[in-house]
Amino acid sequence: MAKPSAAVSGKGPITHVIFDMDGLLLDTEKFYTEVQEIILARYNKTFDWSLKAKMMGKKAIEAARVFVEETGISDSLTAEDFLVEREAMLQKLFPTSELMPGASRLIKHLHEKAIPFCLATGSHRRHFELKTQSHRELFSLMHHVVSGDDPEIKQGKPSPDIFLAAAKRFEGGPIDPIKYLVFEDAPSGVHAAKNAGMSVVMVPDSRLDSSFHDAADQVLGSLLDFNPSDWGLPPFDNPAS
Ligand SMILES: O=P(O)(O)OC[C@H](O)CO
Ligand SMILES: [Mg+2]
Repeated sequence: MAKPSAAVSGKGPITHVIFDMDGLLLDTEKFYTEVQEIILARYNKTFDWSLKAKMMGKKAIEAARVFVEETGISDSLTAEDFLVEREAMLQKLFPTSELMPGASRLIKHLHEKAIPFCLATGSHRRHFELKTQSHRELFSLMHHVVSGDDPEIKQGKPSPDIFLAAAKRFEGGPIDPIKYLVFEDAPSGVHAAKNAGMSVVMVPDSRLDSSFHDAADQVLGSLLDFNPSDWGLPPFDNPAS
């Protein structure tokens, strides 16, 4: 599944890394899917991956509008009421969030090699806190965290707002977006990174249609497959186990 690396196709070396969270570092997209399936079942409708692809990575209200409009239930359930309804269910699930394979290894590696990195999630700050409550030590290694409710983020992914804000908050970070490497799982996030002028490694769910891979510079089956040398980053000291 791996596409030839962008480093091979002539991109400059990377100095800073920006991570997405849901579906990339944390296995949390399944919670959204589960809750949305439950809500749609009430309307005798099923949730599928073409709708998932349009929602994932977006700010909550933007994803909610897509949900009620695309499923044709907006006359019965507003986007705002959908968010209220799913909130109670999500709040129970988020504290059980688990890391995606290779997430811990990559974060610790970048930290050890003194490569600056941060988090840019469309998720609300209070959800970030719930999702990461069992992974505090690892997420504390982020230089900073930008969440979807940050006042500087006027529009969610695929707008570049969140990645441009994330880049700006590295003190002394490069102005040139080509120095930043973004890790994303969602089509909207890949487009946001490209709209910011950055390079992007996509680690998509295998159920996502492969046509969504085309916009990424590199596509991996798992973070365990990432080769830092492809991007001019220091190599792992040990192979993935
Ligand atoms: O993938 P993230 O971390 O930008 O989060 C976005 C939403 O919360 C879930 O799709
Ligand atoms: Mg994501």
